[in-house]
Amino acid sequence: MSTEKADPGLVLHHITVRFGGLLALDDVSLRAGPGRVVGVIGPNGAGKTTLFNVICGFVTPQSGAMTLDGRPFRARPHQLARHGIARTLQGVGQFNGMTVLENVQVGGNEKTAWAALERCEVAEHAGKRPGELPYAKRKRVELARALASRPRILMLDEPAGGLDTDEIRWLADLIRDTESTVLLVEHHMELVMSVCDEILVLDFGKPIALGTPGEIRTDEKVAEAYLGTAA
Ligand SMILES: Nc1ncnc2c1ncn2[C@@H]1O[C@H](COP(=O)(O)OP(=O)(O)OP(=O)(O)O)[C@@H](O)[C@H]1O
Repeated sequence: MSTEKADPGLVLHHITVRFGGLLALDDVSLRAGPGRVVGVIGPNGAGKTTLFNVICGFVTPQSGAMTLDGRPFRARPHQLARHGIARTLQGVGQFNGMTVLENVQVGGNEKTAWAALERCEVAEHAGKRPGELPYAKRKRVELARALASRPRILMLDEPAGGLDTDEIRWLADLIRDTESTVLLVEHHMELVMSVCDEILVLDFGKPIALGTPGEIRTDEKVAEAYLGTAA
């Protein structure tokens, strides 16, 4: 059996990241197989964004490695699309000097941009500036930008932030329907529990649990981590 078949998808092997004396990720391993939806949760400061930044090449780990389909993988932020990886940003992060369509085309070509705008039900706003749209629509534009590259791996960084219940339900359907592998960092537990196949829980950089939503819901260490830091 080839390595590719034995080890498909994106795999993180024992990733450790320090910022000075702070251990932001402590021996974190994770597999995101094709078509899976993998959640990464944890209290504030747990290391979720750092994990995304490692995958995207913004942060270089002190130790550990990544593989993509069994081959060594080290991303550079400007090469993500080449590897089939797209990431949405927390907030909306669009260029207001460009139209919605132009913003989404940054992630793909005109054809894939239109398809993504339609998928995200914002095609009617293609000619507007992002700043003219309400926040929820701008979040959809941000998703469309990521989808326009037809990513194998879609990294969603707090996509539910600032959205109401109906928008979150729409988002959940989109995540369930997409053929991409999804990596989801999110504080909205109902969304995470309803869409993820598996969930990694970080606490102060340490992986404290990895399992299905059902397993995570009943894990004592997870409850402790959240209760210990509840606002
Ligand atoms: N560039 C950096 N330099 C120094 N420390 C950093 C840096 N980036 C993150 N940290 C620290 O690393 C830890 C993990 O931060 P990270 O942003 O990954 O957590 P998070 O789980 O995404 O938190 P949140 O839910 O609040 O977004 C925090 O203590 C944070 O202050």
